[in-house]
Amino acid sequence: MSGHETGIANLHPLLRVDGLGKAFGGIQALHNVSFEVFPETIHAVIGPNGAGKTTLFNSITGAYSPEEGRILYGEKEIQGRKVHELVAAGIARTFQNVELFGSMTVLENVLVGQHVRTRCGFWGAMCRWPSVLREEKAARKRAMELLEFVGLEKVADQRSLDLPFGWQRFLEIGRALAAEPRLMLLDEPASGLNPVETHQLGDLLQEIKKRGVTLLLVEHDMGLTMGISDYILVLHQGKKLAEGTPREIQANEEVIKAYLGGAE
Ligand SMILES: Nc1ncnc2c1ncn2[C@@H]1O[C@H](COP(=O)(O)OP(=O)(O)OP(=O)(O)O)[C@@H](O)[C@H]1O
Repeated sequence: MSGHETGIANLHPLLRVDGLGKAFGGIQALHNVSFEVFPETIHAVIGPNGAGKTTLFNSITGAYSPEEGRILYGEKEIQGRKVHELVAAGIARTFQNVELFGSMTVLENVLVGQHVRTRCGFWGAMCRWPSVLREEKAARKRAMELLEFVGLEKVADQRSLDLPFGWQRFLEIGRALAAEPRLMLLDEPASGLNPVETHQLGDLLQEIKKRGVTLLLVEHDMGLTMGISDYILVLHQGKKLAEGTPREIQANEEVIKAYLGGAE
């Protein structure tokens, strides 16, 4: 039963970042950053260039090991865990520069994304056991449903590299969803999208939230961020500058000053 069904959705954070610190040589990219992300919400991280957003994402998704602080996913500490462990635990991500298996078809990309949730092992796949064939059929059906959800079912058999950029981004989201995540991190999902695609992206992210997935996104497009986020964390020079609802953030003097004085 999901937290939403039990009515406790907003009592326990799904993700808790506590006193996080990460340095690169002499540069303190993150300093004592703490915040919580509640289930079935859209939580955005914003801040001027160099604020530490990517470093934060890379720390949560296992690419970096932070030197200080803790990251709790549910009750479990996950800082320093391997990427594949985090994916298996239900944390998926997309990248600023779309990262697909370019020579594979659209459908195959989603099937690869599902792999973490399928049971058949190497020998089962080699021997084509009936149970494996049934599982494969079910996996293709689920993958096609996901493609329909992200609007790409008509191009399922095309090579993913041949898709226009915006479609590749939607495919990357579909592939991340195939791993059945509870928490999905999106690094600048609107970058490179035209205004129509950005609007479609906003709708899609809200639909994903309705499916019970919690979203954490880094985004520079303020129209999109303010339009869909439940809560926003503002980083500035590696520190938490503010957090609150879009309305609170838009009215926050410190935030306005950081952006006007910053690089954006
Ligand atoms: N691998 C690295 N090696 C050295 N310094 C790094 C590294 N990654 C980030 N930094 C530094 O850490 C600071 C935070 O960078 P980060 O990329 O996290 O910021 P950001 O908010 O994502 O910026 P942007 O909006 O430009 O992507 C910057 O001063 C950056 O130069």
